Amino acid sequence: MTLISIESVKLHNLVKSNNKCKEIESHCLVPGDVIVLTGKRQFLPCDAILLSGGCIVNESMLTGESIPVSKTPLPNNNHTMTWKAHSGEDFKRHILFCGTEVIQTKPTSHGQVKAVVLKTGFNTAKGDLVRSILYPKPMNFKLYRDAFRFLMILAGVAVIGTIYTESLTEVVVKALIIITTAVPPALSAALSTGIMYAQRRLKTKGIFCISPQRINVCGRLNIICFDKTGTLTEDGLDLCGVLPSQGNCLQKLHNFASDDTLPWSPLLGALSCCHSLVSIDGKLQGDRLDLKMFEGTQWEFEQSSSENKETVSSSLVLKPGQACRSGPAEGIAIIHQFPFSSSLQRMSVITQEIGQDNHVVYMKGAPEMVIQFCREDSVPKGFSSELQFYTMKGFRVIGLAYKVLEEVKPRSNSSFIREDVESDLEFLGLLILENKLKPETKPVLQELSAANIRTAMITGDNLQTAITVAKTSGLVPENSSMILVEAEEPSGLSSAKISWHPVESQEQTSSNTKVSLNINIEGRTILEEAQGDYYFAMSGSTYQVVLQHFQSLLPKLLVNGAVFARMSPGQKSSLIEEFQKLDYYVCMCGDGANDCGALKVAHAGISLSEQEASVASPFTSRTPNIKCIPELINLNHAYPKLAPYRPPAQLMSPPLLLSVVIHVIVTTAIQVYGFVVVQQQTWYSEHPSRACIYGNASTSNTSTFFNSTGPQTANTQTGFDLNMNHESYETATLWPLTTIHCIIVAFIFSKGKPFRQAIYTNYIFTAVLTIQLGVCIFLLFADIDNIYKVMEEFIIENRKLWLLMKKCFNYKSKSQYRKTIRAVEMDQNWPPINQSYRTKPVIRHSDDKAQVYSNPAFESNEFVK
Ligand SMILES: Nc1ncnc2c1ncn2[C@@H]1O[C@H](COP(=O)(O)OP(=O)(O)OP(=O)(O)O)[C@@H](O)[C@H]1O
Repeated sequence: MTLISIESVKLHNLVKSNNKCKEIESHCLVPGDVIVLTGKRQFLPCDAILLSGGCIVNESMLTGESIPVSKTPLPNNNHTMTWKAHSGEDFKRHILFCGTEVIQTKPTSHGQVKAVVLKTGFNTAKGDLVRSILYPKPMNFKLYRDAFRFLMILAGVAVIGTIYTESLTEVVVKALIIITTAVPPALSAALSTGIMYAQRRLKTKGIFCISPQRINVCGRLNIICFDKTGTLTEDGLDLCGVLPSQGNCLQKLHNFASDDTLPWSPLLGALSCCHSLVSIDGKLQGDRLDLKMFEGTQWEFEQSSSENKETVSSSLVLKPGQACRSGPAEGIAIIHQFPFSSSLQRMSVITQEIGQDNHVVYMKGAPEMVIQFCREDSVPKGFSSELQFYTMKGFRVIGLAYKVLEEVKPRSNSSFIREDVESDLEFLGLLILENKLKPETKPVLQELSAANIRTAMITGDNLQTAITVAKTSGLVPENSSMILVEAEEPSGLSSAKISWHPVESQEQTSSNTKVSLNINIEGRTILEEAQGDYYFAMSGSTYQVVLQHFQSLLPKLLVNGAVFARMSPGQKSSLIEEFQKLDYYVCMCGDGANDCGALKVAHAGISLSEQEASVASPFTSRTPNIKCIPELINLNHAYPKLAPYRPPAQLMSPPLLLSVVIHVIVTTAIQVYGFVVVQQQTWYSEHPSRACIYGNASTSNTSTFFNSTGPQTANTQTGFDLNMNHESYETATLWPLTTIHCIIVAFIFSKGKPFRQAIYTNYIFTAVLTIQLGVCIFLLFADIDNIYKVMEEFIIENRKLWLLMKKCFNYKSKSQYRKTIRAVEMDQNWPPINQSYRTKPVIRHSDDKAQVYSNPAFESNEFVK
């Protein structure tokens, strides 16, 4: 069965020759087919590139984020570049992925929403998810490697054991016995059962796992990387206000809550129109930042069907609300979007005032990014200091800009070129949002720190905001010093440069007070390491330069790196890999689409999502905070507190070997003692059968074994016939010793503190072991003649027991013949003696050849030769 056929969705396949639609089954789709997406909600059966119209898609299966995502058509440009190269990092905004749900389509007035099939089956995004479940990435976990080596050693020992055998048959038989004894056959089953139980326990805590082999690694995690927004801080943002830019200066903060509504201006236009919100079932949905920003303006929205041929026919129209002082009465339509992408750190929209011809572009994004697209003269003088002021307080700051598009030639929307549109903008101001810490963040970070587990923040947000959040959350201890690492690409004749600045003195630092070192590409200058408790903070651009030009410094920076800001999704996953190269066991905890790569490459990626499972990460937590992290680390152990060190990851690790060695010494000592002492007994004989008195009691093996274990039984007056195969006092002594020893070992090797609760708290297990020990000792010393007989007949050969149970529980076999027998027994009139029965009269056809033969398996429309 193909993947596609699982989704029994029917789609319209566009027949290119005459532009007519034909309905075909999903599994018939092949790359290159053009499909038409109707307005109904549907799950996509293939990956497809959007050619015309727009789509709103729920991509939570891919990203774990259930925010609707807008998809825009691929621009229809006449150039020779491939579509992927041309769309750059942001190519995904044109792709509709298999398994994601199309919530809404936006046809253009030119025609339907069309997409061309790109990939089908296992090559699609959904196929990728299935493949990652069926064929998970092999985990290079030392435990498995060591376990395999251990089994190989045991097998080697077993093979050596066969040397002592004589005939070929004996070699084969004994080899099998030795191998099955030496190589524990239940080992793999025990490991799988353990993982299964852990997975089930995680599920009860709201953590879902699609990659169970990673569960074992969780106990070893020693660095946890967190995304900031939505993970450490609240998902929802509080709107503080906006700093309008006027006359090349930033004005005082306009507070949405306490001040009047803003008068109509391009700034208000940007706040009300520059977003990717969509109306689903009459409700606005989308990015939380966008929602808060729009709500602050007190504007309203409506879904319109524009007459304008150039616009998407069902675009969002935004109008000033009743509380607003002024604004375009007819409203503004968003006619084109360049949706937000984390790698670009910005988004833009092209709007048109209803009834007017002019088009306006609005842009919003990371302030540092937005000013790169603004005219230099429009960027206010106090920009950097104001930005620093708010980011140092931990606020989330967004830059806004706009321009009026002078000439918009009549052309299709999809042909707006981003580079043309996003240039020479005018800076409008800064939007300030408060992003509070989640209440669970601080205690969990404290718990991790007490357990000596390192933590780091990898965020797409501003560096200064990230540092402030790191300090307030306790990710970086209050009394420690923070060092900002800055690096510059080589330019012209100057080589790449890296410098270190203490963060505290940022505001007052002048260039001569900075602890700055130039390091050339060959890395001749050496970093003077700061002393004491210090942490590094760096931005994505610095990380990139270090990766390319200062590879030798990277490990040193990473071992003390705590804050990584303005990181693109690609840089996030690269950083995780760099940590892994340093032999860290890395956990990544994130919540958004920008964390997907990092979540996948980490040893344990945990996505905070409402979804049960997404392709985004091996673990998904329904609890929307970082409390799931200690639970994941502690999952097998259930000990209330995290231990301050990690359990060994290798079987050959000294602490594990030490306990095995001590165990071997104790076992050897006890067994040697038993072996020697039994030979010194007065009743000892090399051939016990001769030493035993022949009697008239049972001759069972069981009785032989139990009665030959001690002097009292050897001399017993009851006397059992011991002329059997098991005539060895040594075996009879060592066997019960070994049995009792096994039970004790099961108790001792079930390690409790500090990784698990003490084993005695597992009451069922303790009770089972105690009963086993009790039964063993009882059987060893009990001198009850009939017990062995009872054991053999009633327990080992348990037919009588089974019959008794059947009688007690009134169990009746469900076999048909048993049912018939029971029915017959109940039937008083059976057998019907002196009675006779006749069959029903048979209607015979005169011509036997014309008789119709009816085959129930044959359908009349089938052709039979
Ligand atoms: N909807 C949006 N529209 C425009 N710009 C945005 C939007 N959301 C975020 N930004 C800007 O882009 C930057 C990068 O965003 P990104 O989603 O990668 O990371 P983040 O949400 O800031 O942090 P984190 O990685 O911790 O989730 C943000 O810091 C912000 O300045």
